[in-house]
Amino acid sequence: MLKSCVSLFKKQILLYILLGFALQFFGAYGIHTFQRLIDAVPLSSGLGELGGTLLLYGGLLAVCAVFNYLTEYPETALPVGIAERLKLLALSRISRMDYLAYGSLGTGELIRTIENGAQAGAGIVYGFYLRILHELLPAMLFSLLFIGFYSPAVMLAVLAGYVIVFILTRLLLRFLYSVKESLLASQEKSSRYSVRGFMELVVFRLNRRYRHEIGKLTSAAEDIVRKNVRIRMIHESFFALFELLVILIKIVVLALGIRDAAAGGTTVGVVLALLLLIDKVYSPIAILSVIYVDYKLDRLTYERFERYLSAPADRNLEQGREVAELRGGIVFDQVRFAYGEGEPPLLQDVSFALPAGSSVAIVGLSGSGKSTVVKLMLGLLKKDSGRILLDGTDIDELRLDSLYARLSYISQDAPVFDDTLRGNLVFDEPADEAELYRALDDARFGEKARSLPEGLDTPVGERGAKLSGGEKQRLAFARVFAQNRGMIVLDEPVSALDNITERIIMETVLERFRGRTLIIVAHRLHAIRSVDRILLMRGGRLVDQGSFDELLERSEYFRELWSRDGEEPSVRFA
Ligand SMILES: Nc1ncnc2c1ncn2[C@@H]1O[C@H](COP(=O)(O)OP(=O)(O)OP(=O)(O)O)[C@@H](O)[C@H]1O
Repeated sequence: MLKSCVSLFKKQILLYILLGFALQFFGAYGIHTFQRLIDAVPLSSGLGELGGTLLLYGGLLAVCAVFNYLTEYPETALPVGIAERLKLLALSRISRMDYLAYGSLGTGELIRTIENGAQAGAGIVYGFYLRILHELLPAMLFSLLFIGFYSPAVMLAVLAGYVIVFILTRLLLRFLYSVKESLLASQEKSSRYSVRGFMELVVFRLNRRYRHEIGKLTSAAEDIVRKNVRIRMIHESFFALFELLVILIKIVVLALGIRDAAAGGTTVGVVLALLLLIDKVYSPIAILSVIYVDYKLDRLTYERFERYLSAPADRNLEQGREVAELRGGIVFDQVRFAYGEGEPPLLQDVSFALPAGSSVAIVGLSGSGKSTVVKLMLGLLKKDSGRILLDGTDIDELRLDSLYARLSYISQDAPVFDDTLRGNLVFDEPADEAELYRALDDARFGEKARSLPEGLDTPVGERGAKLSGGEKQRLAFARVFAQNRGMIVLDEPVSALDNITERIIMETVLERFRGRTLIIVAHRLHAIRSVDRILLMRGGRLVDQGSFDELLERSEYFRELWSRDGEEPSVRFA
């Protein structure tokens, strides 16, 4: 994923590296020119003679300033671009992910993992590899070359210094790394406590848990402060040691330089240039030690992100036979399904054949497998054995994406999403306003929509948080009416509606979609009295099927459901 992301930024990356090499070369060459200028002063007759060198020096400084400015472009575009692109890739993976695998991800954790992972991915590419190629490598290379030009002996001494720094860094990093890892764990713990406290006010307030939660968060916070301080002190001790080493080298170079200059073996300019180049040659090593720690931690975070998104893709979402027309004939033939490998099957030998254009209700107690049947029918879940045919074709051979263009589905949970009313009806598609209001009227939501100051452009909040449970369902119904497709699948769409609204909407649905395939999962039986066929589920098996009257006559279990429903029509049966 990181590689494919990087390949999108080839040009900026190349520009960034070239600018880095140019900057470091001109910088080192600038020091060399400065040395020539200083050493020429005692021998020259005045500014006129040195004018050319001075101009060259000024030019080099100016070029560095311009290149520094140009570097701002890749320096901003790359980290932001890579992180944003990784988030996009994450969404595109999720859009193709197997439904069951997606269900086990957990939203809060997923969002945090994607956000952290995208930042970590950018950190790995930009903060580590590119920083080395743009800054550290050319700085070391050109500084060493120019030092070698002045004094091969000093160059060898600097190289020996590198070895010492490298060994020191590795020792310190090992220690630092373990502290950072435990800091990360403490941060994750603290974030879990605070996020659940922020989000679940009612649960924690009414169970009087806040004081306890704050107590746990306090000790986590103290731990984080302690570990941060420790890391800082260890890190700084490395820099202090490092600074001592550089000071030592500089003093030795200065001492030897003074001795040689006194004997006429070298010049003040050369000694000055060497001191400046030594600073330049060692700072990349110091920086490397810092970014190496970050790199290691970023890798840890990024691997988590990759693991999360490596869940399998839905195998026939985008490949298979195109559904050009959907009449809606459905056959389940000996279908078996289990939610997990090695788990006992939830659905066992479920068989039924629904003619195209029929209205069908699936009923049964909570947990009997109704939604599972619907999700298998939609290709969201994949059967373990048996056959599922849609208009005579095995669902595994269909390109599901083309199937979804021809049906409407209201899911049991969160039937609306974070957008405006209009967005929830037609997403981004252009639509006639009058038609949208007609759909809202059919769903008994038109009056409410008209009363809102922003009308169709009113945001509904996350998962429709600004709407009541029943309003969410009515809005979802309005989407189904607005889409007006050939097959309609409604998974318990009326659970939050009052009896009168439920009856009116269900009558409209049955009337409006007469002749099209209509599948309704229902708890309240009086809502589906007039459907063509009812499938009766019990414990993952289809125990009977027939019209309402037929089932009432021959099925004791159905009569039991009906009597409870009839006794208390306003109470959800399950
Ligand atoms: N993603 C899942 N992973 C594991 N088990 C699941 C999953 N989804 C559902 N189940 C289990 O499968 C069983 C049937 O669930 P299903 O949603 O099909 O029932 P249902 O008849 O629609 O119930 P309800 O009327 O309460 O919506 C339940 O026992 C449920 O715990």
